[in-house]
Amino acid sequence: MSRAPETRDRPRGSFRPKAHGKPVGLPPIPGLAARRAATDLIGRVLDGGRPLDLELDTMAAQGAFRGLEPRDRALVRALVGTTLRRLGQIDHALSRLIDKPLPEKAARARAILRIGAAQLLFMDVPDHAAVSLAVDLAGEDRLGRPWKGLINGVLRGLARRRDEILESQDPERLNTPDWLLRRWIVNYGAERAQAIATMHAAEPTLDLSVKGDPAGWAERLDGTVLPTGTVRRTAGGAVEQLDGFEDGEWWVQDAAAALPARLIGDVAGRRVADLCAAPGGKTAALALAGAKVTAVDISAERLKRLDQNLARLKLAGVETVVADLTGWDPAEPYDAVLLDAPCSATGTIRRHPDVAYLKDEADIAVLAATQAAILGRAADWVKPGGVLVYCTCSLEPEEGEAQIAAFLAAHPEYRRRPIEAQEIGGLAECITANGDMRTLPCHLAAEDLRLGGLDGFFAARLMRVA
Ligand SMILES: C[S@@+](CC[C@H](N)C(=O)[O-])C[C@H]1O[C@@H](n2cnc3c(N)ncnc32)[C@H](O)[C@@H]1O
Repeated sequence: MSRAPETRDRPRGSFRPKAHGKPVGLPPIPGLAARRAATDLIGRVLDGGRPLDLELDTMAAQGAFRGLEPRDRALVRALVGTTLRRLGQIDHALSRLIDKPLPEKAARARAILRIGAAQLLFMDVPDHAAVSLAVDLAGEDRLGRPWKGLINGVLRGLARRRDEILESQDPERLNTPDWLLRRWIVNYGAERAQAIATMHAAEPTLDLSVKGDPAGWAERLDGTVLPTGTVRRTAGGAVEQLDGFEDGEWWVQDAAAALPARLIGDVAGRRVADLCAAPGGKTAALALAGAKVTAVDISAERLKRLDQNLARLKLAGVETVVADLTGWDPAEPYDAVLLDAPCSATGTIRRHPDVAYLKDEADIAVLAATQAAILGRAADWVKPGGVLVYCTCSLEPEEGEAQIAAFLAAHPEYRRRPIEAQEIGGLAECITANGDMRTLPCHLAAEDLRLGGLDGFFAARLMRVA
């Protein structure tokens, strides 16, 4: 079992005297603040049902990370990421050591146990540090204090029985909610479903769309150039500190997410509507290729991020519109429309492991209805002879293949223009029999798990013929 790197350890035998669970007049315990932040985040995501990215932004805005060194912030992300990626295994392991399920009121203790178990099972943290930091954390407040003894006993037991427990586990099955695994088996077969789940356990790569000179940037950033032109590095370090970030030479975008915008073809000087545009990964590609882009999104906040991203990239010629696309209409039709519709995002679980726990099967029908509504309206916004590209970062056919089948049946003025493998870096395995693009997290496999894979995306290219 591979163990991800971790940063710091706690000096032995220090900081005992406490009043009301808090150290008195002593320096903070190294590593404790990172565990506290990670435990807070896990509680907010898994008990509060809040998206991790949103909570990270909120906590940063509230100053929760103030005083944390960059490497401790990276540790927070690693703790939370590992806990979410391996949640099924962690909960299974904990259940082997706890006689009966913890009550509702033990939510804080459960979060502490999960963060502690992630370190013991999957991270390169000395056992004694993982256990004592968890116990210290529990002692900090009235919610955790009653469970200190249990946390200590359970985590010590886990450290002792780690190998036996890990050997008994089926990671792919445990770490994938049943409804998702069942769907992927139906839609992609058991072997592929297993391969998708395997990819979800690995830390995702850092993928960059570069403005130019991919080989040069790959060399400067110690990465590799994928067949699609994306520069890929194994994650690590703060993105803002990497060469070229401040100068706006590249933006972060998964290799699969970089593909739909290019399916429109030559956009130089053409009017293109980028629908559901924020935070602007695809807008940037269109603007870079010389399009006159109208970027529409329902979220003013996210469009602000799009503006900031474009400013950093020094890309101009983009008009932004805050609007709900189920009610908006443009003044005149466009040469091309790209619709990156809101979806379940089950194709991005590798990057956003919280998605597996925040979404459920009922969401898919609701989202599919919104996608159909926006796609149906967008049909009128393309000039005859123009192109409409529809995409989602979902693995669920209701949000991809089935949308296009229904759309083409209802819109005789459109025809599919099949996508060719050479348009997407020669990835023939990602072209469906109908000529759509279907990427899976297990595609683009590399010997080193940490360098392979890409987000699950669906894209179809339609031509307005009348
Ligand atoms: C998948 S994200 C878009 C990512 C973006 N295209 C990119 O490449 O960076 C989906 C976006 O749809 C927006 N959205 C959701 N419902 C919408 C609606 N009814 N009208 C307009 N935008 C909507 C969300 O605010 C979100 O920014």
